Amino acid sequence: MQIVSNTELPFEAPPARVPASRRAVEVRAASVIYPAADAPVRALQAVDLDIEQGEFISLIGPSGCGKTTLLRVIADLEPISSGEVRVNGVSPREAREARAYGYVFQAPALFPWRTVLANVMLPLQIQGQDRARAQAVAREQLARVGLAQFEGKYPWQLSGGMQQRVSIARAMAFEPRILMMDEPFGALDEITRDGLNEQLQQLWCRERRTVVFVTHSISEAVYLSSRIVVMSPRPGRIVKVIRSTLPDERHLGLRDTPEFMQLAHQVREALADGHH
Ligand SMILES: Nc1ncnc2c1ncn2[C@@H]1O[C@H](COP(=O)(O)OP(=O)(O)OP(=O)(O)O)[C@@H](O)[C@H]1O
Repeated sequence: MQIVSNTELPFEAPPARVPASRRAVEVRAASVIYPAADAPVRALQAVDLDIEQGEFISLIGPSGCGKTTLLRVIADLEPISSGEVRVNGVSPREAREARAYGYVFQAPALFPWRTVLANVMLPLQIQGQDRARAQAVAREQLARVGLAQFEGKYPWQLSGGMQQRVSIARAMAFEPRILMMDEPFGALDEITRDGLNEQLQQLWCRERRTVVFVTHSISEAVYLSSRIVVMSPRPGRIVKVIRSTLPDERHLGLRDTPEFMQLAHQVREALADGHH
């Protein structure tokens, strides 16, 4: 993602203290039990989590611990079995209907028969925006992820990293205050992933949207996050929340600093504790 400055977007630092109702996300004693033919699967157990506006939160934990489930619960893609979830002070459904968030899936999930531009336009058109307006917004979003030159291409003509940037542009089309990302760079090679991490970090720094990001990578979590939420193996519980001590503006070289390594060590220890 080449970062293009956008003067129309106000640079909003998160307020020091946000009233409870203005929290981006509030999760209270949330449990999710999936029905299954043999024994029900308890995916989340009594999870409590508050996310303030403008935070970058990573959810990290072993495979199957419920990271995706927690993200889906916040996004109204999965019902909770018990507990309560609020997004921007309203129910997840109301937040979804108000287009409060954009969602980026593990795989880009683009329509192969639509051009890049038409893929980004689609949710806007479904919402009823007229073609010219949808096209203008889609073009702007593509420019922000550095893909202005590729709007006429089809997804299969792009690399995996470029396809994921199209997905990010599509998720941003409604200018959501919250961006939810489910391991968006997990399938990419390390160099591409580093580049996208750096650009996502810059995007967050510039626009201060709230981001909830699922990852398996300790280094990715530490590099990107303002807080790292470490989860235990199933049933998913929160083992520890680690607040970053790194500056908001980060470059990849930070990963070689003692401060970064110390944070990575804390995350690794918390993951290990979760197994006990
Ligand atoms: N629809 C479903 N029905 C039954 N079980 C499910 C369903 N979706 C998820 N699960 C189970 O719930 C648990 C949590 O799954 P989830 O996908 O949230 O974990 P995760 O931490 O995101 O895993 P990964 O890191 O491998 O993507 C897993 O054991 C999974 O098999």
